[in-house]
Amino acid sequence: METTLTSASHSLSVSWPPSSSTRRFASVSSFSFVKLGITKQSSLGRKLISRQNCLTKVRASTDGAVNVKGEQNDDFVLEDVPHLTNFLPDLPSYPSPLKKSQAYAIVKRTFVSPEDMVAQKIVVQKDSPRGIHFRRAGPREKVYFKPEEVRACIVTCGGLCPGINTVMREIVCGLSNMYGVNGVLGIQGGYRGFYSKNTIQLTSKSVNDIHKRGGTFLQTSRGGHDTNKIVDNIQDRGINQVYIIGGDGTQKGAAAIYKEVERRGLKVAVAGIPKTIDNDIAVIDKSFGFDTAVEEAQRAINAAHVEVESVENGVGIVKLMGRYSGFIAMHATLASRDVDCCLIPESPFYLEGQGGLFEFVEERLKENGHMVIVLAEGAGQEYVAQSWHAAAEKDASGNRLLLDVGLWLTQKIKDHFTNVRKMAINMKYIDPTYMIRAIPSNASDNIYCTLLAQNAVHGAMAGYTGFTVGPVNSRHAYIPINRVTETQNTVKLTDRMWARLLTSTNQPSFLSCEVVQERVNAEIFDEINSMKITSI
Ligand SMILES: Nc1ncnc2c1ncn2[C@@H]1O[C@H](COP(=O)(O)OP(=O)(O)OP(=O)(O)O)[C@@H](O)[C@H]1O
Ligand SMILES: O=P(O)(O)OC[C@H]1O[C@](O)(CO)[C@@H](O)[C@@H]1O
Ligand SMILES: [Mg+2]
Repeated sequence: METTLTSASHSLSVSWPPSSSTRRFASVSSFSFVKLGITKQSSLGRKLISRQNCLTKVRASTDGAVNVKGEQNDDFVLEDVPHLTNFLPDLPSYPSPLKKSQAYAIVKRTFVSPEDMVAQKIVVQKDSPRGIHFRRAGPREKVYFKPEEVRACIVTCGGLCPGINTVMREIVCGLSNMYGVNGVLGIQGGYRGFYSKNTIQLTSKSVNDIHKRGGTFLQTSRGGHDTNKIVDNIQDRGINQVYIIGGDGTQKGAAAIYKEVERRGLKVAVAGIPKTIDNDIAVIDKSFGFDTAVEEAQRAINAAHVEVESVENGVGIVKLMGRYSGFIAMHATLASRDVDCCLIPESPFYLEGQGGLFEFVEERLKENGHMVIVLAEGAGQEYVAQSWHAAAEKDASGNRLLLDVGLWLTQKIKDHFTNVRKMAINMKYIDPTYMIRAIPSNASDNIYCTLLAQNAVHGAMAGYTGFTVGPVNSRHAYIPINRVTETQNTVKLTDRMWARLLTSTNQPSFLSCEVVQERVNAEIFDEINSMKITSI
């Protein structure tokens, strides 16, 4: 029987019942959906849904120890993470040391039930499908590592973000305090550090204070991911738990490491902890350090506001980080109330003519005598490239290098008012880009980092691998790494948040009817696509 395998990014045909190669596909692809025309249930957690012509999920992995018990609803989809026993079926397990933990002695349920799942969609209608679920993060009754056997390492890659050191500290302390694992290896300077640098020993004592510092205690880098060299090194050093802190690029690297580890049949758990100041990692609610960055951005916005309200026709421009997504700019604007206009990569804008930025600036100057613009660094890149005839350049990881849209806009506004409108303006340009990410994390981010780190440790100890940990609708979950790298999180103009910002600043939307229609159509298309996956 011919069926269609569908995922968000690809679709291919397979036959049913699955040949051994189809089964293999199901076990390596951690988020595949299969359209089934028959009823089928196999052993040990590899459950297929029993409904005619339904789209549902082939469970990517058995979890080795636990099985999702009971009948699943027809429209219940679990996107499970791999487990070491998928490719090492004879791996022994041990009772979790947490059973004897004083800290957990009074906890009603120390261990997360194997049946606990976290729903990706929590706003549902009465008859709508239940959609995609992820395995709930947290301690498990059985672990697959003896404490004395664990040889863990931590690596940090990509750009900085407040809280990296807190995550690092809590992995080291969590392994020690919860599981009795002493000493973790620190890989210095990002992925390339695996094969080009010596490791350092991280102990609860040596990392005790590092959460008070910005940056990364281990240093970081872009580029230099060589999967084979990295896994050779993991093997040579006898490392069996790898904690990888980084953004979307880093998580892609982590997925490659996990696949190679599986191919070689190594008992190595690979755990990703998502990190990015841009908040552009898919699936999770928010990335750590984001709130700290938004808070710090307030200082720059305040400074711009103070400056421009103290002069005549003051125009302040504040450039904030956000390569492809405008979350920092959007949230900093919404938080501030001193911002008159926010420009982000997701929302096209134009300068001249009716409804354009120049017209709006003039209006605000006439009304208030001053105005503040917050600009995400990735906004308007195409205009800058055109104006400056700049060639597209990339960093060592292959990310587009941005042109300074802040400088460009400053110049454009100055030129317009001086030469066209013959109006004197007072321009103040503030560029705090690196300042907002080079600081230590605030109190709430510190707590968030602790949860991420402890849950990563619980997951690895329980034998899960190839996962990213993070909150989905406020509950921490283990998410297949590929799921967080297949798309990037961006500000959706079609969601209500951007509309909230527009109504708060009362700025023009700059959107023509055609663009609005195009975005709405794209959104409907995406929704239909996601329904194909989640609905039965
Ligand atoms: N597709 C990929 N496969 C394997 N490794 C990758 C891939 N993309 C990026 N990497 C590696 O991941 C590391 C970090 O990537 P990158 O510089 O893009 O930062 P990031 O993790 O996305 O973080 P951020 O965007 O927050 O700065 C680099 O060492 C890079 O070589
Ligand atoms: O640290 P670098 O290489 O200058 O990169 C800066 C980029 O990193 C980020 O902070 C995270 O990707 C972006 O916001 C910014 O464009
Ligand atoms: Mg990135």
